[in-house]
Amino acid sequence: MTASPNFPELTESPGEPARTPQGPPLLTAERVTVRFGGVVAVKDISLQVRPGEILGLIGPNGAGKTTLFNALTGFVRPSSGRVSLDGRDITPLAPQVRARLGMARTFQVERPFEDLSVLENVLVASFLRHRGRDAEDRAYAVLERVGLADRATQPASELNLARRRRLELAKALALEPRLLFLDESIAGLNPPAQQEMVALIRTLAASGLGIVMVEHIMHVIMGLSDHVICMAFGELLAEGRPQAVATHPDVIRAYLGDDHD
Ligand SMILES: Nc1ncnc2c1ncn2[C@@H]1O[C@H](COP(=O)(O)OP(=O)(O)OP(=O)(O)O)[C@@H](O)[C@H]1O
Repeated sequence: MTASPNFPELTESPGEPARTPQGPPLLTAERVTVRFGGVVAVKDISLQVRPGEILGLIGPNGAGKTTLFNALTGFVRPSSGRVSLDGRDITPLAPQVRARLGMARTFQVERPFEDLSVLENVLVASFLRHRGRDAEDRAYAVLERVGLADRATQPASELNLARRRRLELAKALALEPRLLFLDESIAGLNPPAQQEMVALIRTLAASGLGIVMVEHIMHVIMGLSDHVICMAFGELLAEGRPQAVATHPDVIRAYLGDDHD
């Protein structure tokens, strides 16, 4: 997560107006703090994600987005604070246990099994939920959902970047999550591929998945998110509807520096 945001894009928020998903939260984080030695990478961050809600995490480089993402998904243990799923404390649980409970993530750098086919890659995840023919049918259905069914027999190593990103997403979806964590799924794609991924993410949220995404492309995250959290130096800088966060003076200052006043 190193790209610099193109600030003028911040206030362009094309796409659908933000929705207000209802119902009890799937995911709750309460005052999560992560320290690495003397560095406080995440300080006192609280958030909630409801079914069908897209939460966007933004902030300048080094703000703590990745660390918070890792704390939510179990790849980093918070120094203090609590993460709950459906009201159950999952703070001490390992990522694979969280996956069984319905949390799946993608990785910024895709890691397919290069020598396996596209379908086999998804099957590896699908077998964690189902057996035999059922696992295969479901893996194939996931490939259809992400538009990779016609590539099912192709080795993963032959996919271009946009398709590798879709495969990464398919592997996460094969775990049949209720909460999906997307780590820069769109950065680096060309504009048509970006649009396809945006449409796919909207469809997933509309089907009831809760989504947390870290993304550096501002117009994308602002257009997709229902709720945005902006961090700087590990702390919450602003949160709310995309447009309110994009025009928040502290957010503008964090991206452009104090000289902009
Ligand atoms: N494993 C670690 N050990 C020590 N410090 C770390 C570690 N991981 C992150 N940090 C520090 O924590 C702070 C937050 O980093 P983090 O990668 O979470 O930010 P980020 O917002 O994701 O940044 P970027 O957008 O550049 O990826 C930084 O000061 C970083 O150097």
